[in-house]
Amino acid sequence: MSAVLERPAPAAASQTQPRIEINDVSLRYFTTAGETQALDRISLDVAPGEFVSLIGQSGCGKSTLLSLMAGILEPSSGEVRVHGERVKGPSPRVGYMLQQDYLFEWRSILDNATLGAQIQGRPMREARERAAHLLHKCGMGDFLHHFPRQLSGGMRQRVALARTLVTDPDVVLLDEPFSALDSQTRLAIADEVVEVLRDEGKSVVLVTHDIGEAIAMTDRVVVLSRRPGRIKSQHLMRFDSHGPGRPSPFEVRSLPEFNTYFSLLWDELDVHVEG
Ligand SMILES: Nc1ncnc2c1ncn2[C@@H]1O[C@H](COP(=O)(O)OP(=O)(O)OP(=O)(O)O)[C@@H](O)[C@H]1O
Repeated sequence: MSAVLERPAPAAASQTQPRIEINDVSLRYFTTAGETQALDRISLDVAPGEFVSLIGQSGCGKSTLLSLMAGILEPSSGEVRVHGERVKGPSPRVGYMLQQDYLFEWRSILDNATLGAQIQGRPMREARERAAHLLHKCGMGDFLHHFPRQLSGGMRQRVALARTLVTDPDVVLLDEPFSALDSQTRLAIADEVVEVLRDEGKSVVLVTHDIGEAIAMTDRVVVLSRRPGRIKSQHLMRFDSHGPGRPSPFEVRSLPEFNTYFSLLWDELDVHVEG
């Protein structure tokens, strides 16, 4: 069943250099109101092609950790490496997909999907070809010349995924990417997104408040403690009852292991409802 891991089993097992290495990272925010220690001595590796999720109570530092991987924040101590190189700022090797899709309403779907490539000064003809290919893969092939206002929330997130992938990052960071969607759309899109990301060979770090989403979508679930965020435990998701091959997120939800992992992670989160 669940394997509680000592660091860093998956990367060591794969015998390849991790895509992401987080070594003894702490982060403190300084504001006029004072100092907040958001993260305390986090060490975590993500292997090539591995999908990892971060869960923990609100304010435990999940988004802060993603921002460090994205190079938007610098650690107060410790270091973050992507492909062995120390992260010193945003890099084309790392793609970031957020809860809000931030599509530009005045650009067509195809032009939205090529935005990152345009900002990076890449050849636009190739970028448009890759964007069209990705939009087809994401089920948006019939909407290349539509505009964002003509799309549903789920369709907009598919476009956001294509835009994230157009520059071919090695690592994709997902910060609660489906939390604005209704529950049925969430289930459907999780399957599609995982399929596209696995097919593209990406390493993925997902931040979510949804335990079920973490179990269904990722290979390893990392539980952070309350602030300051520390790694409380890590759990490999294994679905032996499914037979060979990784079940899709939708299939995972009907397997017996799903409920076992859910109970385990719920206990780990130690959620208390005030009052
Ligand atoms: N720019 C900032 N300046 C000061 N403190 C901040 C800043 N950003 C986050 N924090 C604080 O750092 C801590 C971690 O925040 P973070 O957003 O990373 O947590 P989180 O786990 O992603 O929360 P949530 O689940 O609610 O999104 C919180 O206490 C938050 O108030």
